[in-house]
Amino acid sequence: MGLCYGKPSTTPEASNPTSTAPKKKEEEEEGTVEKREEEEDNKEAAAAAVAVAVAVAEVEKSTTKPWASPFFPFYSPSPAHSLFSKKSPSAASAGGGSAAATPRRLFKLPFPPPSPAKHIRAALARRHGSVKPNEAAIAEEGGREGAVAGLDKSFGFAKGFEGKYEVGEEVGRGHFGYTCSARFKKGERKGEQVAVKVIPKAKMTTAIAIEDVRREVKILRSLTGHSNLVQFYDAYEDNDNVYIIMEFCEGGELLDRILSRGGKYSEDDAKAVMVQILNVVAFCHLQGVVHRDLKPENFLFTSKDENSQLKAIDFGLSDFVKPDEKLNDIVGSAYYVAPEVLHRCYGTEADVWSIGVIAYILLCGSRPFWARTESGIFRAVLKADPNFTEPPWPSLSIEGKDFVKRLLIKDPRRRMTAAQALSHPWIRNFNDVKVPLDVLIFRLIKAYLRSSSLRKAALRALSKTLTVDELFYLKGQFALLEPNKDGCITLENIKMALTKNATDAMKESRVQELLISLSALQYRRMNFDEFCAAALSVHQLEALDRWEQHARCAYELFEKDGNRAIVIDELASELGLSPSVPVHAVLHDWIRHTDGKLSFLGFVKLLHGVSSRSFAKPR
Ligand SMILES: Nc1ncnc2c1ncn2[C@@H]1O[C@H](COP(=O)(O)OP(=O)(O)OP(=O)(O)O)[C@@H](O)[C@H]1O
Ligand SMILES: [Ca+2]
Ligand SMILES: [Ca+2]
Ligand SMILES: [Ca+2]
Repeated sequence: MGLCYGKPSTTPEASNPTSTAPKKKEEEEEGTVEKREEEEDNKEAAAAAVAVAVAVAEVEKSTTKPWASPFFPFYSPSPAHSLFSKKSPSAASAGGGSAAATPRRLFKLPFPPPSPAKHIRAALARRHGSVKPNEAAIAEEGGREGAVAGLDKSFGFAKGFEGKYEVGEEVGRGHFGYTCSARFKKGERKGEQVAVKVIPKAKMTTAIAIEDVRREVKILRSLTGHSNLVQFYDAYEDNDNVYIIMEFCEGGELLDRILSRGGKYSEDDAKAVMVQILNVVAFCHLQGVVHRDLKPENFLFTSKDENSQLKAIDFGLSDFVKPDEKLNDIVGSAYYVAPEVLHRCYGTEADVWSIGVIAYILLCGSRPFWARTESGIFRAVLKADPNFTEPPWPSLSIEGKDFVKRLLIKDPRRRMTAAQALSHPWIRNFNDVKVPLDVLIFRLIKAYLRSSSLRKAALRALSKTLTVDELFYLKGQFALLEPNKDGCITLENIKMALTKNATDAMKESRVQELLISLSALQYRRMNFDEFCAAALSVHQLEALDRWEQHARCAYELFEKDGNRAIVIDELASELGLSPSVPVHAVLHDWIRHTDGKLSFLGFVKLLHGVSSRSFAKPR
């Protein structure tokens, strides 16, 4: 448990859920994965990027062997998308009615494996003490329709929708419902146009589907005030439907604009789109919300105008996620789904991958990962490197290519965050890009504060090798924390910065939690130099071509200024080696025989610290 990232990304097969899938047919597709098929580039195909529904629930590996887990075909269309939720018990109790309280997730399997329900219930009982009867029934029956009778479809939303709004024509349709234009019938806003997403209750056939609607509204309601996010107004319900009232976006879907342009954008036009997408996604991530369904259909323009503002919509698959938490249900749309989602261990980075897919499509008009079947697409996502050699790529800027490549890095720890992407040289000087606060820095500072003095010295040395480009981002983040006159930040500055940026989504719990995790800062201050050491990501630097140079250079600095004879126990605890491991044998390579100090290899290991071994918290 908890070693989601323990497997090197070079051997995805090891944990690849598709690896046991029937392969015969796909073998022939191997070659076609690389080929772009323009004929497929139409809306139909895009719509076929159906919600991922892989009905495999994993129980704690230590207690139950995961049963054979072939990738079942996607439901198409279907609201069923998620799995048995593996949130931690503490999250469940702290979160109250939030996503943490999502019912146990397991659904209809097209080919049910030998009933896993027993194991799941046993695991749940162990984790939560007991399982509510109707939830257990869902698990046991695999979502049999009979369970519908017991579902509570009241949401506590306002009544009287029809008295308040005059419904106009349908403007869009999805798997779960349809969207209409509407107008206020009376009152101050009489005549004003809004959009109404109508979700029929008849379509909510599982507890999960109901919970998803609840969460969609909850997230929309709490995430207010960003200019690239559709403005939520209200939610209503009656016996038949749920109605989500929001700002009306007249300009249509981003997908339609891409298609009407024949798929290709100039770099500047692509930047204009990317800045808006990254801005709203960075905002969501700071608030602790992961969208999980980013694709060109889910961005709307406010007007038909060429330069119209873009708005993110459809939080139907979104969820709350804390900085160190990992989600495990496989949701999203095939073309846009991140590799770590397929590995069922992911966080906000998964959204950034989807943005990388959108960026790739904008710049070259083709999909980076393509195959005829869903499992073929997954194989490509997990293994194939997108093509950057065919036209138009050779004629695009080096920065543009680097930008897309760094969004499509398979290892989520190495991938840029949304805020970092806004600091990337390709985009950072475009118009008036403002880089928002990045939730990643808090995660990194937390790990830094918990490190030994030896590791801190190693990070300090590494931070001295950062280039102007890398410092650009850190300077921006430091400035956002509004250092005091002495050039230092304290816990108070962080608190202020978070409070300033917080919506209800974050207010619910996260600010407090973040601050508690940084409490080691309480009696001290941090200047910019130390901030750089604390907030740099070793994993991300490792993804750079010049990493070796960075590391060598840092080691030399460390030699002069921090290397000392190693106390084995200190190192062992820093690296999270269990007492049963014969420490001396393991550390042999990391220590120089001549003087007992850290070797280069040991230095690099130390830079990673425990974080590389237990990045995700065991739950
Ligand atoms: N605020 C809005 N203004 C105008 N049109 C909208 C608005 N919200 C949604 N639409 C239209 O309705 C379509 C469906 O909305 P949405 O994606 O929220 O529904 P869904 O049922 O969750 O769809 P999906 O099948 O993608 O999950 C959108 O693609 C868009 O065309
Ligand atoms: Ca749609
Ligand atoms: Ca949608
Ligand atoms: Ca949706």
